Amino acid sequence: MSEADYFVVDGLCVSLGGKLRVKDVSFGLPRGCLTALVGPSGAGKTTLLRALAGLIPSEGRITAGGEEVSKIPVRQRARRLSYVPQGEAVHWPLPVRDVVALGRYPHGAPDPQRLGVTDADAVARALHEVDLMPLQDRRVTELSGGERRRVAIARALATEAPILLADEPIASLDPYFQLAVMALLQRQARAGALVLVITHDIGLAARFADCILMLSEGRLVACGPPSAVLAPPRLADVFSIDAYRSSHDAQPVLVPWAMR
Ligand SMILES: Nc1ncnc2c1ncn2[C@@H]1O[C@H](COP(=O)(O)OP(=O)(O)OP(=O)(O)O)[C@@H](O)[C@H]1O
Repeated sequence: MSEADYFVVDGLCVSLGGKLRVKDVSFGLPRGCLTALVGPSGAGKTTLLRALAGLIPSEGRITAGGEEVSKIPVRQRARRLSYVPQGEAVHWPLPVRDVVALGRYPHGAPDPQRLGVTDADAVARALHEVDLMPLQDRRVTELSGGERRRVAIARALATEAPILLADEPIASLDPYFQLAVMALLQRQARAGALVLVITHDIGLAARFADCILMLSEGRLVACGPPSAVLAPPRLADVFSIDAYRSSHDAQPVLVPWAMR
């Protein structure tokens, strides 16, 4: 950890169903950094992200900008930290624009139908970022899984929080939007946000992320630049795979290639 770190996690432990699922995890991340959280299924990635978002109880210490997150009043916390949950479940037939406007709720905009100029601008920017302007009047319940995923991302973007936590935001997206969303998250980071994204796509993680956190059986086994963390011995140990490696346009190419 260094003095530049904005988000600091120290000794985080999470128990679910009577078992320790996240085990003594510590790391620090600066703003302006896109970080990918990777690890095999069941490693504890979602559990860790939910604990970071304050959605489930945990032990240890989480600070953002020097303040202990659990002590920040809820609405203020929601302005500092936005969260894209896993999955596309939506139960209310609201228009896309209204769902995205819920991202402004922590800013005191409870009614999506009556937004002030600042809130309306933030919603419009978020819709534009994920190419949802043409669908803004459609009901979310009538969208495809990938389109709903983009609604969830836009809702989190609309909050304009300095910390964005996203659980598999590209999981159900087609290749075009996988690239578009990873590029968008990278732009958010370049603009000063701290973006932490869970993904199973280690190829896109290698290409877009500045930093990789690797979780295995609840433990953080590596934290650092993609070239170091996604090195062959670790992919073999943690994922039981070999990967094809190359480069294209001066960027790394990493393709899961064979089971070990
Ligand atoms: N509510 C719960 N009660 C009990 N056990 C749980 C609960 N939620 C998750 N678990 C268990 O905790 C472990 C970690 O789950 P988690 O969803 O965090 O894994 P993950 O790394 O995100 O997996 P995936 O990549 O498959 O989404 C798993 O063994 C899971 O079965």
